[in-house]
Formats: sequence, C-alpha cells, structure tokens
Amino acid sequence: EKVEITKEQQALVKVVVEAYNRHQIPQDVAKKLLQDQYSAEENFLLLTEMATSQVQVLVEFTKNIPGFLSLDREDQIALLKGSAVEAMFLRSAQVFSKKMPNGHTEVLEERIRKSGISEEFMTPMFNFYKSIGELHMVEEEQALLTTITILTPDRPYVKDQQAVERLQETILDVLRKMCVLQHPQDPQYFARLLGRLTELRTLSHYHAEMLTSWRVNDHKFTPLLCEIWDVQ
Ligand SMILES: CC(C)c1onc(-c2c(Cl)cccc2Cl)c1COc1ccc2c(ccn2Cc2cccc(C(=O)O)c2)c1
Repeated sequence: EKVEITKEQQALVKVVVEAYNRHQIPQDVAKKLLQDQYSAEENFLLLTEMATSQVQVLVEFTKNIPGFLSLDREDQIALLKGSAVEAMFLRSAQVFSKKMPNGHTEVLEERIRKSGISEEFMTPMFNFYKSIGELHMVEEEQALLTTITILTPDRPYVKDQQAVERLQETILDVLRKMCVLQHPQDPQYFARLLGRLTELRTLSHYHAEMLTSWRVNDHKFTPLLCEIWDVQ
C-alpha cells in the first residue's frame, strides 16, 4: 500500500531532528581531541570530559522528545540512566562514520585505543562503529534511532512501561515509513537499523565491565558520570 508520512509525523520528526542537531559537544571540547598529548592518563581524562559533555547534550536532547516530559519523573531518570551509554555509542559512531571534520576521527580512535580500555572491548566497539558507518544513515534516521533507544520501555526501574511503549511506537512508526521512502531498493533497511539496537545492548554490557576495570585501576569519573552510571 502507499506509504505516506502524515503532517503530524513530519512535525514530530522536525522537532526531534532540530533538537538532535541543536545540541552538540562544545567546539572547545571537540577541539581538545586534536591538541593535548597522548598519554593514557591524558586520553582517559579527555574521554571523560567528552562523555560528561555528551551526557549534558543527551539530557537536553531528551527533554525535547515529544511526550518525554509528561512521563513519570522517576521513569524519565530511569530511561536516561538506562540509555545513556547506548545513546553515546550511537553518537560516537556518527563521528566514526565521518560526521566530524576528518582528522578528528583518527585522533578519537587513537585516544580510545590508548585510554586503558582492554583489547577485548576494542573489537566489538570498533566493529559496531564500522557497522553503523556502513548504513550511511541520514541525520533523521540517526536522531530517530537515538530517540527509540532512549524510549526503550524495559529499562531497569521503569514503572509505567506502557506509557514509554506508546511514545516509542510513535517514533518506530515514522522511522519505518521514512526507511521505506528513503531506501525503496532495500526493504530490509529498517530491520537492519533495529538490529543495531540489539548490538547496542551487548556493547552496554561490555561497557559495564569497562567501567569496573577502570575503577579497579583507580580511574576517576566526574560527578555527572558517577550519577548516571551508578559508580562510586
Ligand atoms: C568516561 C570515559 C572514559 C568514557 O567511558 N566510556 C566511554 C565511551 C566510549 Cl570510550 C565509547 C562509546 C561510548 C562511551 Cl560512553 C567514554 C568516552 O565517551 C565518549 C567519547 C567520545 C564521544 C562520546 C560521544 C560522542 N563522542 C565523540 C564526539 C567527540 C567530539 C564531538 C562530538 C559531537 O557530537 O560533536 C562527538 C562519548
């Protein structure tokens, strides 16, 4: 049947994409990527600063998701805590699929590889970046996929899962239509996008182990990261 995006769905996408593009890491933080030296300590500190900045960007973006602020307050917190790592993997994946001015990408890769993260997490992490890059997502797809990740009903401690499910379904519906319209030659494209969400969950489990190994080596995080990741 003819797939068409309704007026209100177009308005929804506009709000989400504008919010997604409005909130970027401050240029001075992104620029630091290129400047400071390369010790493992320096790299860890820089990545910590970027993660902290990204969490602030994520909180601001989430407040613009239509319906999010009408959810139960504690559920809003549970959704943010449960999705922060996955949203940041998606965001950093955009950098690796050349979202950032080139030169940043290589430097960011270098710093991640030399920040005390053990080899076993590197492979899945960079495989994910590669698999995201291969999708060549347009910015609407990136913004909607991040929104769908945030609106995952079965995060720990979410009380009213139905309310989250209703919001998520609204976004899934418009993303599905957009994929059909943007990729008529690839009917599986939408399914492949959602497949990345499964990969994100696996990465999120790896990340919990990365955090533990950093803490064992007495690495310090910022108060915001401690709060959102329940560490220290
Ligand atoms: C605390 C710190 C060491 C950490 O723990 N886990 C992760 C970690 C790692 Cl090592 C990989 C993936 C996810 C996380 Cl949380 C991190 C670092 O988090 C990052 C690092 C870079 C990130 C982000 C998010 C985006 N980017 C890339 C980026 C850079 C500059 C500008 C922009 C931009 O949007 O304009 C984006 C998070």
